[in-house]
Amino acid sequence: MQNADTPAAVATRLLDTIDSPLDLRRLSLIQLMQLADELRDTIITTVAENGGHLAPSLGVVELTLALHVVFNTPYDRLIWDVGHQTYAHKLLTGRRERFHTLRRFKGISGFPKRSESVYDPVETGHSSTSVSYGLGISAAKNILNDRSKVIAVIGDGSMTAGMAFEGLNHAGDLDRDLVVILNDNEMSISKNVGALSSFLSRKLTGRTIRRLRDHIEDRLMALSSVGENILSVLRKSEESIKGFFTPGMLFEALKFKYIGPIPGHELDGLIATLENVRDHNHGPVLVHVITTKGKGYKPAETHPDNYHGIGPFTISDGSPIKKTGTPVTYTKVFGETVCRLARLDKRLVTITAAMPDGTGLSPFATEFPDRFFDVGIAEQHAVTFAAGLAVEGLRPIFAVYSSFMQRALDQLIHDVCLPNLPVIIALDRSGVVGADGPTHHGVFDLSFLRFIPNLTIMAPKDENELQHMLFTALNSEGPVILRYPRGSGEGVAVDSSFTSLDIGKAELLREGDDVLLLPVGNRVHPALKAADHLAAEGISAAVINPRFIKPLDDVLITKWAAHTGRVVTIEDNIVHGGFGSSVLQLLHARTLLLPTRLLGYQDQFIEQGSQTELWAKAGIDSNGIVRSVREMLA
Ligand SMILES: Cc1ncc(C[n+]2csc(CCOP(=O)(O)OP(=O)(O)O)c2C)c(N)n1
Ligand SMILES: CC(=O)[C@@H](O)[C@H](O)COP(=O)(O)O
Ligand SMILES: [Mg+2]
Repeated sequence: MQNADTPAAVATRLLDTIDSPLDLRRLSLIQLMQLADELRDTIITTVAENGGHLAPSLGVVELTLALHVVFNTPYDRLIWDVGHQTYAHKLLTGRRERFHTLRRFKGISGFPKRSESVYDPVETGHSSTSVSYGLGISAAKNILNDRSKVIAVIGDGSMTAGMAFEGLNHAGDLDRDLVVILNDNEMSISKNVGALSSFLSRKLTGRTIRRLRDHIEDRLMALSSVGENILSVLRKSEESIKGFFTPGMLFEALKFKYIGPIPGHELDGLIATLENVRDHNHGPVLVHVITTKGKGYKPAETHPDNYHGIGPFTISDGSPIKKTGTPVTYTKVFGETVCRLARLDKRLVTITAAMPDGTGLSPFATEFPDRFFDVGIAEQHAVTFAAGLAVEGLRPIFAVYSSFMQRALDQLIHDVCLPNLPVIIALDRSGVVGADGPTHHGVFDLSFLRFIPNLTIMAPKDENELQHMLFTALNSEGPVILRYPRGSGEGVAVDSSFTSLDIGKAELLREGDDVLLLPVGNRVHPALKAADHLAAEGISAAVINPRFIKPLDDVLITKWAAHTGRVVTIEDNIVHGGFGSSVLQLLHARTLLLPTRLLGYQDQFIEQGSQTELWAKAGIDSNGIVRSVREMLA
């Protein structure tokens, strides 16, 4: 006889009967509501174990169900902006059984992935691409005479990026069928910022309203009695002016039909609205859906910012399960250092592109609100905005993840480096980042930055060197990149006073005769450990911390390369065009044609997994370095 608690009895979940969205389309409203609860339970349980983007995914459970019920996915193309809110989508599209492997090494991705499912037509991770992707797909369908639909779901945070507006602007012009769902929860990772955000929520400030009123009054005065009648209503209060403006006006000006705002957690209303859009719409339409980030899990609803992306946690109270004894992160040391430096130097100002917490700038924002700028998800604008600040003599620091900086390469080249402006880019999350995977690994920056004239590139070996580098950067006259990794530092003491480093001067950490190890940034400590192992085997390795990837210390490096006769470079970056390439160029220029190994990532996108797993796989941890040296000497 079956005990009520056995797995077989528990397996009566509706979710376990859903193999594809086809199964959803035969369920009743009550069953869909039950399914919404089961999806939430599964998402919470899995993220509590593996970590992940909890609040964004909880916020779109009903929307996900409604979209798959109404639209004929995968033929109708469903595109999720950023893709960090796709856990319910994954559970409903054939990935339920592997869902427990979410974000793990060799497991399913935390973002949409074409190789995982036909229900993921595109790959995302970086924001604000959905409208352009969707419009391209729609234009292709038009050419191919394919009448199926295209739906792009974009959050209010992602809507702050220029790229989203480039897509909307083009969509209004092309006039192809495209459904854009604006998932508005008034949150980016932190509270959403910017004029658009206040417009959407109609929280217009008194000043904006007064300006609008003056403008409208001028126009209406030009009309006769009709204008006067409208004017008398508008003059009554600011509230009536607010009522006069709807978020729809903005999108209608871009030639979208606007529908909404509609409640995003009421399945029947969502389904009815989407059916209407599906059956009666032609051309671009924007459906404005209001959702609650973190919906259905109290701690996440109360603090959606803390539960946007979270590590493992205890479900009962939402408290994070922290590893004890881990050293302070590079990010935290950066955040503390900018505050210390800002107290000494009034020119210092900081910028984030919607990531004040992730980049460690929140304490700065609290202490120096007038010297802090959150520009929204607008990395390109952030760089040129920083250039403008520098033109007037300020010292801007733009703190940004390496992978998101990819967006702003031209702005860096053209607006900062060409005029040689003293802008500092604090490049956090350089190297592999772990579970977020290929969309977020910062493994290209050395290669896409190294060639830019006027640019100084530094990488600290530990958190103490990070603060000295930031101090050095602040006092330098040109643009500087300061590159550091995600996660814990080395656990070294952080000096109480700052030291200025000599630009372009490396640090000899260990003398040796058989091989020169040249590790960059976070690879220095593994290289030192490798040198210890090698010494025990009778192999003598010299270790130089280059400190500067650009300019390179050619004197120290060529001296020890010539002395040892063999060189191994190690970087948490792709080897193509990276630090190792610059060393090869240097050795070649000095006609030092020595056996040289470049350790780093090969010419492919790097999978997800813990940093430790990925460093080991690429052979850039201490064991890998030892192996390479042994092979060289064999
Ligand atoms: C180009 C880029 N910059 C920054 C980020 C980091 N990021 C991920 S989600 C997010 C906020 C997105 O807000 P929204 O679109 O409103 O989605 P929500 O999380 O509120 O559902 C940010 C800033 C990113 N993914 N891509
Ligand atoms: C989806 C996204 O881009 C961010 O939420 C990112 O996952 C944050 O990563 P960190 O955990 O490294 O801050
Ligand atoms: Mg949002």
